[in-house]
Amino acid sequence: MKGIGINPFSVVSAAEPNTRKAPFFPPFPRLLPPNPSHPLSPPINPPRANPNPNPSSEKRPTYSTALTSQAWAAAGEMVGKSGGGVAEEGGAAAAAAAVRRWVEAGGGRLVMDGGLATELEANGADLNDPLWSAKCLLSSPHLIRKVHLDYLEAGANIIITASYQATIQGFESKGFSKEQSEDLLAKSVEIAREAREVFLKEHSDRAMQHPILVAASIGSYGAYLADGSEYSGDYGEAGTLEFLKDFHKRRLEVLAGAGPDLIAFETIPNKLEAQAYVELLDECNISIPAWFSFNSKDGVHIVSGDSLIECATIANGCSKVGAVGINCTPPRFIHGLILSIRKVTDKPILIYPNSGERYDAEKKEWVESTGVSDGDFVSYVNEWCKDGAVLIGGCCRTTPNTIKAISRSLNQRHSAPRSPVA
Ligand code: MET
Ligand SMILES: [Zn+2]
Repeated sequence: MKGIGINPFSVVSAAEPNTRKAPFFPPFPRLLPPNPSHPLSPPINPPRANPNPNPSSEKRPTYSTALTSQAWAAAGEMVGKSGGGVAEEGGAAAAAAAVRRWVEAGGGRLVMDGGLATELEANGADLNDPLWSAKCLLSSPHLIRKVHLDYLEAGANIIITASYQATIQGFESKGFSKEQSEDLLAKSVEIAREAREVFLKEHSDRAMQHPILVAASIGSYGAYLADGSEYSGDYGEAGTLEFLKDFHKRRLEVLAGAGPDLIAFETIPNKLEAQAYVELLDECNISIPAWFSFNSKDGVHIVSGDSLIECATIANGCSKVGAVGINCTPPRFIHGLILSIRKVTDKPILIYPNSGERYDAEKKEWVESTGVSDGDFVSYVNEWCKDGAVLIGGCCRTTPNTIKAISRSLNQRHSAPRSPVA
């Protein structure tokens, strides 16, 4: 649940400098040529953010990089050793094998981050804009970095980029060129990778113990429309497979080329968009594991009314999909939803519910006290683990405190004997 509203909890001006303790933020390369006529345009002329479109040849001296190659090498071996139909089986398991390797390296579970946009708002950002959190790519990248770091400090193994509502079409409608828009997409990944580097420098002890992964967010076409249709899945006449593929294609290519470890297809509201993503992953030859995450309003279907089982089956059929799950859905629905997903896939399951609070679309604000406390949220975690979820975090209106509590709870589970990773 989310909206583009005024956050009653905003206490700090987004323009204020970051006051976080002792972080060193390397100055972010300036990406855009000056466009004084545009109020959001950052200054000056930079080199392109992503000169190397092939992430595998990048030098990324972090543990997660090594693990990325290892995980995919292992997956590749599986494909290479098999032949004929078996090769297809190996291929079908490739991305899931990569995610399992990461999960194993994390001790059997991985902690995901919490809400990014709502936490940016809590840090003073005004996201009342069709770009939502992606507006901060233009106006306050330091806040994005801060929130990524806050989640890493809280124990997250996976941080999700600020590209959920960042699209070439959305930037173009603000007056940016195609190239500038692509740079802004790549910038979302750069910021998350910088945050990871800063974190690993400050916590060299953690670097070799846990994978720290950057997932490039891709929100739905409905999120771009910013008209609530990501919660109805009703795209009217635009709801054709070819239209949706065309809408997402270049965005996917640019984000994948910016060097994330994962592609996060989040808050997928209907079956058609899931199908479009599957076809694009194959046609664009994406070699980075993706996850598919759906949202639900009733604990049975995804928000469009499409069957979760059908949607998870579509995700299961794609070799590039490494994990399947649910996000931005109230915690009380999650148990049943995991059981449905489990019926049709053995891929790792990820869960990052929202706080359960209600969003009042008319007033454009969250209705306080309609959600669960961090403690209540965490009381579900054991159940979700038993149900088979191995990647767990939070979505809108969850905070670094929620993630700290999840991390603590999962670590307690780690110290007790656990059943092997699914
Ligand atoms: N990763 C996105 C965020 O936390 C997901 C939004 S769901 C509407 O901002
Ligand atoms: Zn959300």
